[in-house]
Amino acid sequence: MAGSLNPDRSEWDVIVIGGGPAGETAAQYATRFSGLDAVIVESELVGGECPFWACVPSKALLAPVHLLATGRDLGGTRPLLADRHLDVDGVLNRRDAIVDHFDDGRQVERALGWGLDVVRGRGRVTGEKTVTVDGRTLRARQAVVVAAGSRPHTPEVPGLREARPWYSRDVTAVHEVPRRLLVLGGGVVACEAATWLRALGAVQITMVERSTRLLTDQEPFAGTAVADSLRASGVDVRFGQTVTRVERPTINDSGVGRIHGGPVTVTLDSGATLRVDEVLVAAGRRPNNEVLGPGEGRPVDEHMTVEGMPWLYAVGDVSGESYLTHIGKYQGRIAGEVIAARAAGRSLDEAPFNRHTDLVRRGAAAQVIFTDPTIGTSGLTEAGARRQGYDVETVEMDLSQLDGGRVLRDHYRGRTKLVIDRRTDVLLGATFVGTEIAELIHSATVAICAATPISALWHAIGSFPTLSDMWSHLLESVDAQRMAASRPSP
Ligand SMILES: Cc1cc2nc3c(=O)[nH]c(=O)nc-3n(C[C@H](O)[C@H](O)[C@H](O)COP(=O)(O)OP(=O)(O)OC[C@H]3O[C@@H](n4cnc5c(N)ncnc54)[C@H](O)[C@@H]3O)c2cc1C
Ligand SMILES: NC(=O)c1ccc[n+]([C@@H]2O[C@H](COP(=O)([O-])OP(=O)(O)OC[C@H]3O[C@@H](n4cnc5c(N)ncnc54)[C@H](O)[C@@H]3O)[C@@H](O)[C@H]2O)c1
Repeated sequence: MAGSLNPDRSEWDVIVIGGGPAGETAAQYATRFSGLDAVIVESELVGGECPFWACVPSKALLAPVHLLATGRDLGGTRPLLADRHLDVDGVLNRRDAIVDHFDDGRQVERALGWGLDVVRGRGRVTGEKTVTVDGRTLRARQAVVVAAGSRPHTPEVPGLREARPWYSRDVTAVHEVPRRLLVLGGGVVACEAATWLRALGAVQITMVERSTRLLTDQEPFAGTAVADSLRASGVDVRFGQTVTRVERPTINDSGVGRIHGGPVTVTLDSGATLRVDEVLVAAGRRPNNEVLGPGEGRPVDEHMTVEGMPWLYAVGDVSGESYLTHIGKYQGRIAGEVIAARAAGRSLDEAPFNRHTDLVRRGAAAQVIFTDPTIGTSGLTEAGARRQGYDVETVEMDLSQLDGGRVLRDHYRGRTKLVIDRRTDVLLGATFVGTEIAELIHSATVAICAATPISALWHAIGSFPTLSDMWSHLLESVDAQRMAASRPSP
């Protein structure tokens, strides 16, 4: 039976606070074969950050940028595109269509179609199985799931908040492209946003990252490739620096994606000052875990349950485990399956690939960063694996001479690395850098998740001439390394 929007009732089996990818999925999985009913409490748009303000608009903005970059690097299309620019209105209109002009009708219909109720309002856990939504009390018979997402972090810099800077929502919903932009941070949001804003007409972008490289969670060569590419496109990337003061005398209430006032003067710790039209704060995110009420600050176990509160679950960004849609949905599936099992009085499954345990937190998360070149990562980096105590073997390959890459671009730039556990001879991690590697990273995720031995991967042959052909070359290099290591020294 279809669910209802804002029904006049106050008790369900399951209450989910937050209708983003993680919350929607948890509600769907808790109810789909269990006979339980559930409500999603949502204060903004059902669907959450991802389809309206994050993943989907950012990738919609980047798709034409990548196509243009590839076309400019191919004999035959280069003369057509060399001095041509993007049709900015066309790109922004396409983005607006892809985000359904901020109408969550499709997502609400989908939730109601799954039999879920939807209540619009701001919820918070206020007691055991109790949620307060704008003064109204709702009770859950079985479980409460908090899927309230995260918010951008603002570093404590004098004048920064007062200057009303841009955050990620302003760049994904961009309407006015600033001519001169300072980007605070050099992580994923900063690198992707600088890529599309530069292509859409920002003439001066200065990126200030306090550490010594971009994308610090990834293999160092990934950040180097993106820094080289951003610099080649004219972005001024500065490492080991931060912002110490921000001054903006005139503020406008212009709205999301529009320039928020007059010129901004930014002082760096190097002593340099910059005058820009806008500042983008892309310095990480923090979970909205105040929504957990009495559960705030408690760890979330591998069944997505808040420690010591077996009726309370946290999934997605709010869990603090990762800030990725696909991982949030995976956690939602786990929480939903756990809730259904516990409600039916079944004990949790302990088989190796059971559906009640978050196995990805042990190291198999994948991510694609849609820069040029694109970064695809799965599992652990070498440094991450060593931190976890693994004895690792690594192999790396430059992709510029791979036929699968040479046919895609005249100057294909790419690099790949595998991290292998010496003790078990299985893959722990992979990083692929290059044009069109986004779809390919899943091959590594499957190998890592299934703990496929390297000896078996040797028989998984990629087609020629595609980028998948790199697998055979990488495994040949593993063979060569091992032969060299086993040969007695002269
Ligand atoms: C610019 C940008 C680009 C990104 N690109 C990618 C990408 O390409 N791939 C990827 O995997 N991830 C990407 N991410 C991360 C991704 O958007 C998040 O990991 C994902 O949206 C998290 O899902 P969630 O359900 O946990 O939270 P959200 O999507 O944030 O949803 C939480 C929901 O809870 C609601 N809510 C919050 N508090 C309350 C309350 N008190 N009461 C009721 N409702 C409440 C919010 O309104 C929201 O709708 C990106 C993030 C950003 C900022
Ligand atoms: N394609 C994707 O998967 C995608 C895209 C966008 C965002 N996301 C997710 O969103 C999350 C947030 O992204 P983000 O880029 O905001 O955070 P991030 O954690 O990736 O990067 C933040 C960067 O800001 C730097 N920084 C912090 N404070 C600073 C300061 N005071 N001065 C200078 N530099 C400073 C940090 O050193 C770090 O490099 C990420 O964890 C990511 O998983 C994913």
